[in-house]
Amino acid sequence: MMELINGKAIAAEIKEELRAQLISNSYKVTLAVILIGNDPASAIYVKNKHQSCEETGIRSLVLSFPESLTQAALLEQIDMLNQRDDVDGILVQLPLPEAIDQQAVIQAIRPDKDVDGFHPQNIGALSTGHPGFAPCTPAGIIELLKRSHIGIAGKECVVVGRSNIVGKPVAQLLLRENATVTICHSQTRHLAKICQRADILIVAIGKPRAINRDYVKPGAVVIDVGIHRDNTGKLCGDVDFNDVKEIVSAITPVPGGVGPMTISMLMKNCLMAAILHQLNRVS
Ligand SMILES: Nc1nc(=O)c2c([nH]1)NC[C@@H]1CN(c3ccc(C(=O)N[C@@H](CCC(=O)O)C(=O)O)cc3)C=[N+]21
Repeated sequence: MMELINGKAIAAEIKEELRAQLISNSYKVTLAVILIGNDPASAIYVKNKHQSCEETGIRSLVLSFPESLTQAALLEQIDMLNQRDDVDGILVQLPLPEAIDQQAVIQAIRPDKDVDGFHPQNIGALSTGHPGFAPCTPAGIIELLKRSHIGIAGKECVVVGRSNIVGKPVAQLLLRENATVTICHSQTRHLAKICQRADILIVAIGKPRAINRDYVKPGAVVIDVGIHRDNTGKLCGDVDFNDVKEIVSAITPVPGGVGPMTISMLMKNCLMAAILHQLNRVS
């Protein structure tokens, strides 16, 4: 029987655990989110983050700016948040307007407030196994596997996609969990054949329903990171769910799979940031 991995339920459980920790230690946690422009998808994600903060007991500040915000003005805002003692985590919602250099913005965020885990210092820490913030979507995938009792050590894991925010960091985390990891991308030859090796197939390519049963070994676990909205507003992933559902042992749905886990891991990183800041204030 195929197992549907309920990311929404697991994410809710994690938020409940975090809330209990927050209350029992009287932690005060604040996340500042910067949202630029009026991309409808970004607005939904930021709203979901804000709502999760409320559920978890985290104070959330949403700073909204018009598409015309200059890079200099954005860097000034980040600098102000970097210095504010009452702000633990900073998240600049991506994608940014064309005129703004994304890398300059990411590097401007204090690494100990970088709850996205996108700063080069946190990326470096991830690849050497040192303490730091892991990116939320990759961390959510590992947590989803662990809480679904799917072993990772020794497994053949194939990651499709090599982005800085999902493909590369999830490969690092899987490696840390002692998996054998293959990363595929747009230039990979014999993609279907390589994917068929996977005990755990992680798909983050950004193409609706691109992965069908030709890419999946019977009994494999499939994690779908993609999220697309068709013209009727219906959501789908990078995996053709209906085509593969009968042959997989477990699969994440879209919506209700990886997406909610991303947000719960953000909440977890915010709590970690707050604990760090509290420690640094008393010392
Ligand atoms: N600095 C930054 N950090 C991010 O973490 C970040 C970002 N920028 N830019 C965009 C991506 C995307 N992302 C998602 C978060 C939640 C859902 C989510 O809640 N998904 C719901 C459905 C939501 C819907 O209705 O669209 C689900 O899958 O069930 C999806 C995607 C975070 N991102």
